Amino acid sequence: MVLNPVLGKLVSKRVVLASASPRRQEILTNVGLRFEVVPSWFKETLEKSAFAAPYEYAVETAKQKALEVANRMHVKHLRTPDVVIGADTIVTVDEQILEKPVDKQDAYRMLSRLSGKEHSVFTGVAIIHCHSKDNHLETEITDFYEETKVKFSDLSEELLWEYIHSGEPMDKAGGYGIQALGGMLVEYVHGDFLNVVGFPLNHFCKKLAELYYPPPKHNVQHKKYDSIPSVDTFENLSDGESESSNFTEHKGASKLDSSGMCSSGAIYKSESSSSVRTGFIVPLENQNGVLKSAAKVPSKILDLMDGFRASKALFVASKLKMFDHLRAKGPLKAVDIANEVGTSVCGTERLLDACAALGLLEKTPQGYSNTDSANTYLTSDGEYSLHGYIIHSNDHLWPLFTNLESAVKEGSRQNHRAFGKKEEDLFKDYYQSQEVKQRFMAAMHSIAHLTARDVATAFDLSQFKSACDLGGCTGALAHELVQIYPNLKVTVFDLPEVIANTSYFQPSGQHTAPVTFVSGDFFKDNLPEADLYILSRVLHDWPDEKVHVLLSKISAVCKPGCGILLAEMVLDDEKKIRSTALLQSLNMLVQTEGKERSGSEYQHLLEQHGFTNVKIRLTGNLLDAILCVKT
Ligand SMILES: O=c1[nH]cc([C@@H]2O[C@H](COP(=O)(O)OP(=O)(O)OP(=O)(O)O)[C@@H](O)[C@H]2O)c(=O)[nH]1
Repeated sequence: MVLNPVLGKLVSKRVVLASASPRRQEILTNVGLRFEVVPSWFKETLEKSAFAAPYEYAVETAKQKALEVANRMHVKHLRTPDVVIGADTIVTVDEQILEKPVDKQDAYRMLSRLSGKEHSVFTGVAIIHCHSKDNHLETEITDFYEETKVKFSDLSEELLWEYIHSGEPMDKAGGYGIQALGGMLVEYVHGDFLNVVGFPLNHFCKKLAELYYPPPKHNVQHKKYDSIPSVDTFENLSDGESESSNFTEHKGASKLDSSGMCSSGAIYKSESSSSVRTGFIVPLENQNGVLKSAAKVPSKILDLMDGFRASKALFVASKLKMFDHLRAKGPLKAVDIANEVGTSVCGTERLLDACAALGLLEKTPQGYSNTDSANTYLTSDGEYSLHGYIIHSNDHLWPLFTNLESAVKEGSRQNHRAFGKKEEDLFKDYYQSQEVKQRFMAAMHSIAHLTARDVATAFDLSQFKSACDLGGCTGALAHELVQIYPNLKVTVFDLPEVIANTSYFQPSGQHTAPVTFVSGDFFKDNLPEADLYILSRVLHDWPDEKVHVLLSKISAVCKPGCGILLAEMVLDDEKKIRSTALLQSLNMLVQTEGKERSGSEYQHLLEQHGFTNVKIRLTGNLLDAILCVKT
């Protein structure tokens, strides 16, 4: 059984796991799935007696968890995911459904019920495929459940309480974790072990196989998949916005003739056109209609090898403002765009084809046109334009990243190698010239604007009457905050050279209270008074010593009840899951003395300055939010 081709179907999709369960995250990460985690806010309160069988309850709960996230992301983030996965695990014994214990007594009741008996563990799973059509969310729901039978030994009172006091039962269905200490209570397991842990991986892969590899109609041999197919047919598969798929050349020496027939006799079809990787050729069927097995393809590694090519294609198309031209005049042929932007026709055609294959453009006989995402994110004045950050990535981060090897060897920033001079002060690099400063501000504005709503609504901030956004740059977050909390007055505090250049970025025609801009250096000058201090993408710029300086300064002016709101990419505590944030930490290595930190690292830093009740929200967007209060 080869798992990769099935999970490979999800490679080019935005996959969201609608679950806070670290076990589910680990199970899916371990098999190489790349996904965002957006915990569901759906409360597990469905009326159990309304369901004929316990598994129906688990499936419905899983479905509601996933739907809540799909809807929230669609409405709140304007970032409709492609696939949302939800799951719910329950234990049933003596016709009773057990979920997570609410306290130790509850855990005791559950575990003493399970003692010496066989029980069932059901996990319901929902896989929701999402599409945004005319701004409405359309969903296709696939659900299933898996049952595993588990028998416990007889448990003595002493053992029970020792186990409960370990703390392990509290966040686990039925009050035990089979993967850890709870494994010692188990006499046997019949069925999928991972199902008990919280996610039936095998059944999940089979479901994906059913969805993505519908059996060939004319071949009874393949009507039903009892195992996950080891070849990749890509039939009936849509991998994003563009659905066309092309015949192409085999990677090896064999060439296709005009019928798409390879010289070896097998028919080859390329991966769907919008997938990130190109040239992945897979056999369909030989003349007898029997699937021929493909050579194993390390698709994840190939994707990573090609990643820089895809990034650079995006950067160049953005830099040449091709998305702007296409929005204004598309569909356009390559020759027309080449004329507009002053580039070669052959080079432009290849770039546009690559962008279309990457799902950024649509290619039709009329020419190339923008996808909805390109209009929203890639045009220079799109509603959530990332153009500023893309140009910053091309002009500033790319040269720095070419020196990653030196950064890793030396453990320090590489600005001197990339740009030929060494500035002691990080921001002097950015503010050395008007052009670089504006590019940097546009980049920061892109991310701040894209994430502002999620950061502003991650917590209820209505108890705060005044806020000061330290290093708040163009005020994108400040403007969002005053819209959401009309009673809040927000001051943006940033370096004089930044404040002098903010006017270009101000929203027009807003009827909300204005945002005030004050210039100063938060390390050197007095901080404006406020109930809430905001540090968005600030602490990650600095090493711990500087973070302490800043936090102690804030703590000194904070009265009890005042708070700090951090917006950062939060790493998981083990630093092994959140690849975007971990790559961002490398990004900090090549250009700053700072780093990304985990939730517990932030908590520790904040608590040392008297900020407690530290709450962390993973928003599902690029920045997460942390709120704490001075006690
Ligand atoms: O042996 C084990 N059994 C169960 C678990 C963990 O228990 C929970 C089950 O709870 P639920 O399905 O409601 O999921 P949550 O953790 O609340 O996360 P959601 O955000 O998805 O609701 C689950 O975490 C299992 O992993 C275990 O660890 N071992």
